[in-house]
Amino acid sequence: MHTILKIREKTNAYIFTGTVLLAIVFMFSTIGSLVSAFDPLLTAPAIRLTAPGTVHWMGTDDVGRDVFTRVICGIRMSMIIGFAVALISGLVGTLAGVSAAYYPVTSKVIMRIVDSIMAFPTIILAIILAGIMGAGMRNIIIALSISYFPMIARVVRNATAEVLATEYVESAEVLGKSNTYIIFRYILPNIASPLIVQMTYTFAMAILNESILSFLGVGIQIPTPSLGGMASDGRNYISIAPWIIGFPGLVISWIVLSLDLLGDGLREIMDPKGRVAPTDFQKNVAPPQGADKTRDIEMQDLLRIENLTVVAADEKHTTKIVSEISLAVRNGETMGIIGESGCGKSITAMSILKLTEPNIYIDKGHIDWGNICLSELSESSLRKICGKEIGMIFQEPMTSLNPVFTIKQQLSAPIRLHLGLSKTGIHQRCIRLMQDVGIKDPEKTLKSYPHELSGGMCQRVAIAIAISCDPQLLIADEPTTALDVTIQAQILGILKKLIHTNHMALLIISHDMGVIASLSENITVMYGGEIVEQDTRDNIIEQASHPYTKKLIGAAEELYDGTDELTLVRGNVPLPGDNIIGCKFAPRCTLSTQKCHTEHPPLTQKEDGAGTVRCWNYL
Ligand SMILES: Nc1ncnc2c1ncn2[C@@H]1O[C@H](COP(=O)(O)OP(=O)(O)OP(=O)(O)O)[C@@H](O)[C@H]1O
Repeated sequence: MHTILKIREKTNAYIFTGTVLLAIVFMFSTIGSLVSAFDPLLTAPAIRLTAPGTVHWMGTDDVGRDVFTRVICGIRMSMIIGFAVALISGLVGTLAGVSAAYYPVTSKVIMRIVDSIMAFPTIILAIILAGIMGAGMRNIIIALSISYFPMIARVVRNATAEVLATEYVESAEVLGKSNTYIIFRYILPNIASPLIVQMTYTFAMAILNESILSFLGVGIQIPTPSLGGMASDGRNYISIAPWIIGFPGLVISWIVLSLDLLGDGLREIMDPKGRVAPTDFQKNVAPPQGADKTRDIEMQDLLRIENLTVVAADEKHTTKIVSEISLAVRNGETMGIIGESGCGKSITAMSILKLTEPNIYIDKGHIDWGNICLSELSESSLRKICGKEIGMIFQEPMTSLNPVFTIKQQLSAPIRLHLGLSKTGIHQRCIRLMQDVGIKDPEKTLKSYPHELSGGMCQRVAIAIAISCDPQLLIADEPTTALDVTIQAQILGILKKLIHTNHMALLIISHDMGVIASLSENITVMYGGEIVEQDTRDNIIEQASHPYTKKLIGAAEELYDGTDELTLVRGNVPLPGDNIIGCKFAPRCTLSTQKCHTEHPPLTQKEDGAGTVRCWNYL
């Protein structure tokens, strides 16, 4: 089974097991208090140290009190303390963390206080505080809350700082939204996940520490039953009446274990950092069967296209559409393919997942995914990779969504198919994905049909669908072309954020150098169905070698500078069947020589060795 699925199953199992274990303790405590016939405080020296039996199920303690009844009461006491500490430290920690991130002036003061408190080991601080304030439930809650709120404050401060750096908060500020509005509508909902996870751990730790404090005599005072206090009482009788310390100890371990499991599961599912982890695993994922292991492939390369030639066939002719295309995209890397309309960008991208029309097929070369040769894979094997390991978004958001299904139906489909989550799991994931692509009202949008949404919203949904199964590679074919300029910027922002947070590789196709340059680390320039230049983004932007690349950059610069008259490249991209002997760009190139018109230039390594270029003038 795929490693990612195993991790998800493990996560769900953690949450399920933790919840079930916790529910058992609750039931035990509730039913126990109904069936127990004894007073937890009533001493009966005559029956002291009675072993567990049919009357006293967990025996009696050193003064003859029923251990079962006291354990039941102790559970309630521990739960109240744990819950109160989690709640108070959660509230104070959130207030401190948000203030520290939001208001730089207060940040220093708050973080100094937090750092000073955190300099003490938590339990030592709790013991000191409980010792100063005196024993009792209220003081234990205060002491533990003071000890635990700094941890929450730190988590909240970092999470808030991350949210503050996002573009949607920036745009809210530009729109004049008040700080209070931004905190309640933008920050708190976005930091809820790490906050809840941290509070679950605090709950568990508070129960454990209450037991330690009571055990040390600075916690709940005799004769009030508490799990730690009972364990403390029992330590003197461990050899003759082990049940006095054994049963409360067992219950403490049970509660802490269940909260720990719950916290672990929640962290994996909710913590944004946790979302990165699967991709790290994906990097090492074993390739599915059917792989061609004999081919010499750098394992780092996720996608490798080598000498790809794609042809279109009709009854009489076979025409080359793209020829000798080679490119590689590594884990977490971004590659942009640029060229005018008709250069063969889409055919190259569509060929990866065999999404081209039936008359178009790969004639030569191969496309490798890890060490799987995609071009030789059967349709059914390819579908298993499609959507799960490789996601794709298209130019027309409206047409890429099915008009007869709600957004939720369309978003759930790949999650159900590839990840096999439960109904609740699918819903939670849908909500999270909607939030990831900046949709503010996920519940409402999930119930909508595509025609009820704007083009920009549809494209966000299309991105959410494409990334729904945490693909390692996202192919985006002109994702912003059909959108207006402001929406284009938002979509590019979302893609940028997703690549970063999900550690996803991107193969983006566009005719706009601005789009390509803003997202890609490496750029492939295509013209007339072939690569004319390939290099890093910086080399291309700063020192392009091919005249066509220079023209594309020049056009983009003029466009962004707002120049009225663009320096157009005169002429048209050659059609696939056109019989051009020399360089395909020569008819439009101001630098062309006789040789450019008569001899086809090869793709040559550049002098610095980083990139390649197809131009006689360069040689
Ligand atoms: N089914 C087909 N049969 C024959 N030729 C086709 C077919 N589909 C596309 N072509 C041709 O292949 C060439 C490359 O098309 P492709 O769609 O890859 O270009 P592109 O660079 O992506 O441009 P665009 O921005 O228009 O999508 C074009 O000249 C196009 O006319």
